[in-house]
Amino acid sequence: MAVTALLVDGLTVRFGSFRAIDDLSLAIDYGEVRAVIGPNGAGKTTLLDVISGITRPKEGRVIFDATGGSANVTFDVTTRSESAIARAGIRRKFQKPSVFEGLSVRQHIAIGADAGFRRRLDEPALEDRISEVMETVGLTEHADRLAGELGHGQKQWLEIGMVLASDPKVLMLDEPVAGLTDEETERTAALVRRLNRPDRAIVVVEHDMDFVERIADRVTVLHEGRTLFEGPMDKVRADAGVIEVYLGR
Ligand SMILES: Nc1ncnc2c1ncn2[C@@H]1O[C@H](COP(=O)(O)OP(=O)(O)OP(=O)(O)O)[C@@H](O)[C@H]1O
Repeated sequence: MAVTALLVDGLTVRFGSFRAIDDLSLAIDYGEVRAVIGPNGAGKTTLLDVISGITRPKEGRVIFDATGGSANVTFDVTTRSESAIARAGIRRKFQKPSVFEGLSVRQHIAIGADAGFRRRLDEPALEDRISEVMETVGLTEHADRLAGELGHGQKQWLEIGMVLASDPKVLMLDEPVAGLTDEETERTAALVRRLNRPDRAIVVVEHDMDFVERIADRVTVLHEGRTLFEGPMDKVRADAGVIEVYLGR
């Protein structure tokens, strides 16, 4: 049986009288890559903002199983601070790359590892961790280059590496292939699949449907703050409602 990592339960977020999220419920399991798609303004980023503690809902809960399924310890992230949520292992890569231009690739990954771990790693373990992450995101040969010299795709992978260095249980990626070339998009898809593990849930917000098809085990289609459809990508593509509000446009 799949273990639920995040249980979104009756969530409503209001901005004034407008409901950006409207009584939304969904469950994301450990071991899956879940894509969240939908038209502009559907509430995708707002959902990630609630899960990361940036936005407080008007109603509802987001229950996080912090143990990766190994024991039954849960809490409601909507009652915790942004930093407590991050420390518990829910991590996010924001849409816009925001690297430190004057620091090297290795220094970035070290910051991610240092900021991430609940217990500090000793020096050899930290070095191993940094090397492993650079290898995973394909930046080993650029270890000593400054981030400011990297291409757009490499900056995206560097940021994914920073998040990965903290060994997240829930990894959220907001539009990871926006502005990337086809080849970079292809590499990012392979990377996301490599990051998938039984004790990790990956949540990706993205508009590139071919990319979504390559990475997602399941897709949640949001529309006006509610779930319009949920299922594998071939079913999403064939759904008349989804075609009408999103894919057909
Ligand atoms: N801080 C805010 N104040 C007022 N309205 C907001 C705020 N944040 C988001 N909204 C509104 O809530 C709705 C949902 O926005 P959200 O950014 O979650 O959509 P999205 O699905 O991520 O869209 P996109 O694909 O364009 O990124 C939009 O209509 C947006 O204008």
